[in-house]
Amino acid sequence: MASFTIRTPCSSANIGPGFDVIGLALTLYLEVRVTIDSSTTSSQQPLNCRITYEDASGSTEKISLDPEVNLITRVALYVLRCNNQRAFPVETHVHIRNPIPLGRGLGSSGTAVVAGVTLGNEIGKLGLSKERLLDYCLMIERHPDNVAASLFGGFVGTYLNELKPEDIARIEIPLSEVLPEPAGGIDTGKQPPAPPVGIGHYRKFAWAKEIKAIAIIPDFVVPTANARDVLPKEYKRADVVFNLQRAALLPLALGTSPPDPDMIYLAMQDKVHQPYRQSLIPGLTEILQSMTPATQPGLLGICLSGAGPTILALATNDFDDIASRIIARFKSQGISCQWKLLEPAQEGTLVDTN
Ligand SMILES: Nc1ncnc2c1ncn2[C@@H]1O[C@H](COP(=O)(O)OP(=O)(O)O)[C@@H](O)[C@H]1O
Ligand SMILES: N[C@@H](CCOP(=O)(O)O)C(=O)O
Repeated sequence: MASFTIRTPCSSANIGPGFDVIGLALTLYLEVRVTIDSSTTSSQQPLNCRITYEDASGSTEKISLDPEVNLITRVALYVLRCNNQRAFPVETHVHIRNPIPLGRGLGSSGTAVVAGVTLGNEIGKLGLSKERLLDYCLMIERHPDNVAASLFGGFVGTYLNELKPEDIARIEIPLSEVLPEPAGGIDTGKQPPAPPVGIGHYRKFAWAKEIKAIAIIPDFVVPTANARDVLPKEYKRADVVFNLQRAALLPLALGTSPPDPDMIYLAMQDKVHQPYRQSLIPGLTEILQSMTPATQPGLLGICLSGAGPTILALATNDFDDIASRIIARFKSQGISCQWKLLEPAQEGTLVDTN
């Protein structure tokens, strides 16, 4: 009986001005426990894979237990099929424990994609590096901020290489936010080609040890794809420059100890995505403007986590007060919330052989 456990941290992307560029892995982990009973020679399970799922987040979404449909296993199958393997080993049991609220802006889909490519790598004994696994992730989730943070850990800046037209034209996996089809596209029995090499890259930034992350998580879902659909296709130059100025400062601001509240508060402002997502998140603008370091002890900066609706508040102390004030604002909109105090998950995705 072989077994291993994959542990992947969630992520908060953008951190204000760093839309589709900056991500922060946080200490809330998806766990995928895998056992393979090599003593048996046949399996009653489709693709030899039995899935059990434990939701520890309070999400109500019903997660598929079909290996071709479940996001984690279908991504694993995509990786296997790109490497000429078509199923899991006989009698594979995949138990998923997920404390990451779904569709709330904590990178649950990116976390699942990262866990999926890691699962495919381990099951297929492929020996692929994390850097190569990032290419597979980016064939599925095209913005690198969430997946790079969950894969490598810490506070990261990311960029995509310009893809050749023939690579962009490849359709074995729809280049969409999340796989809408069974892994590897429709299973034509043919091996899909592996992704182009070196699609995405990252660099880790320093993080000041005093800074903690408060995630205020409203009890409603904003699918990331919907929150991307509301964004404009073109921007005023002044708004682009506004974000560039702040994104350039953000890594230094969050890596400097002791933290400078005024610098961090300014560096976390955005005009590229948050103003447009107000239509999906009642009260967002007022909440983001409701507190400053001058009016809220302990607060450093505040932004939408990923595509929302979660609010990320970075602070050094007074965490309960900060959370309570933001929760009260959502409550005035008729929205209830949970909140969590988290820290950067510096190690990224880990595989423990049990
Ligand atoms: N652990 C998981 N197992 C299966 N599907 C998942 C898992 N995590 C996320 N998903 C899928 O991803 C969707 C959420 O993705 P998305 O809209 O990008 O929100 P976010 O990434 O902000 O949580 C969920 O509705 C679910 O379909
Ligand atoms: N840059 C993306 C980040 C999406 O993060 P998620 O946690 O909401 O999936 C965006 O802002 O669309």
